[in-house]
Amino acid sequence: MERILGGGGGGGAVLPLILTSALALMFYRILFRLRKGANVQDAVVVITGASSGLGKECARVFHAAGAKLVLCGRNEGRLQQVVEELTAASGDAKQQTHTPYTVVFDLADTHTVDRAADEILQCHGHVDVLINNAGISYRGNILDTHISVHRDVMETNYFGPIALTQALLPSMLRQGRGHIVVISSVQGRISIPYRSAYAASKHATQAYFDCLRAELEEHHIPVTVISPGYIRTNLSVNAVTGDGSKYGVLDQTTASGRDPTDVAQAVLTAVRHQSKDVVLAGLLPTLAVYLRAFWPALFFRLMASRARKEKKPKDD
Ligand SMILES: NC(=O)C1=CN([C@@H]2O[C@H](COP(=O)(O)OP(=O)(O)OC[C@H]3O[C@@H](n4cnc5c(N)ncnc54)[C@H](OP(=O)(O)O)[C@@H]3O)[C@@H](O)[C@H]2O)C=CC1
Ligand SMILES: CCCCCCCCCCCCCCCC(=O)OCC(=O)COP(=O)(O)O
Repeated sequence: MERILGGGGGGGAVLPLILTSALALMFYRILFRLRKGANVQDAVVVITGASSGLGKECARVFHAAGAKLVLCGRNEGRLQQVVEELTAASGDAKQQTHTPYTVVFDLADTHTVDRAADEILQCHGHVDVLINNAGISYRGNILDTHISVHRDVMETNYFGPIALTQALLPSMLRQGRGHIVVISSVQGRISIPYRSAYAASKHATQAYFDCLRAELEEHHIPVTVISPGYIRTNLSVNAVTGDGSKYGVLDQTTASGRDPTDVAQAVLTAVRHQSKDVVLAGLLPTLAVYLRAFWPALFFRLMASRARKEKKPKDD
């Protein structure tokens, strides 16, 4: 009996060893989280998609922490409104704050990205942290989705961010410091039905920035990939459908998502700690990531059942 359960005379020591290791790991992780981390006071932080949602909240949080911001988006009016809101809130900040710069460009038009990178560098002469946050989602059935929609989503979520990253990297290498951050999604780890274009763009993002992390380690430039679950923003409203039209609906999953301010705080913590890879999601999506890795057959079965149950607009 003892042989079967414990696999030999030393079997009785295995459980206490596992428990002690688990406790030690938990203790280490708590200590790791409690570390204060690097200061972002006066650091030059570039945020794409800063006009709304998570990007706007990151702008608030990093501004209050004393960062010198360069806010990017496609619409100058919306970006200026963010600058005004931040300037008005400056009096409440505990740190010395700085008036943000704005740079307007469309990430989906990769030809303009080099010019935008030059403009970004002119603001303060260098960049300390690049936060690739801008993105667009998608709702649709693959059979009814134009290939041009897949391309457009890839341009905004993948080619634009990697073009901007590659345009800013040489200056980071010259100054011998920098930090690249990308907001991916849980859907960079798992693919759920009716999100093909979005999930594919986020999987590509995860892969590219994982390669970049390895290649930049010798240059001491950290790369942080953040994979959130649902956040309460306009992401679903701004999503595109299979024919390229706007979806325009605030989904229940988005409306009941995490507060974007909390997620922005977690982004600041990840930047301070130079975390490599952070999943910011609830229990179910986190379990789904593990299920996909360790029991893919069951995960695929669950996704097929989900696809049958949840036929997406505009199929309805
Ligand atoms: N909300 C959620 O549930 C989740 C969101 N995420 C990710 O968070 C990031 C931020 O999205 P979120 O705040 O939720 O959504 P929003 O739609 O609120 O914000 C998207 C931002 O991206 C900008 N943007 C969109 N397309 C382009 C483009 N072609 N060029 C430049 N900027 C562009 C928009 O700026 P403008 O239109 O003014 O140009 C806007 O500021 C995205 O990468 C998203 O995938 C990840 C997981 C969950
Ligand atoms: C051992 C038990 C495991 C149980 C696993 C059950 C599997 C349940 C599936 C859960 C799927 C979660 C999907 C989460 C998706 C998500 O959070 O996406 C974040 C986004 O990027 C949102 O974008 P969207 O445009 O889709 O709103």
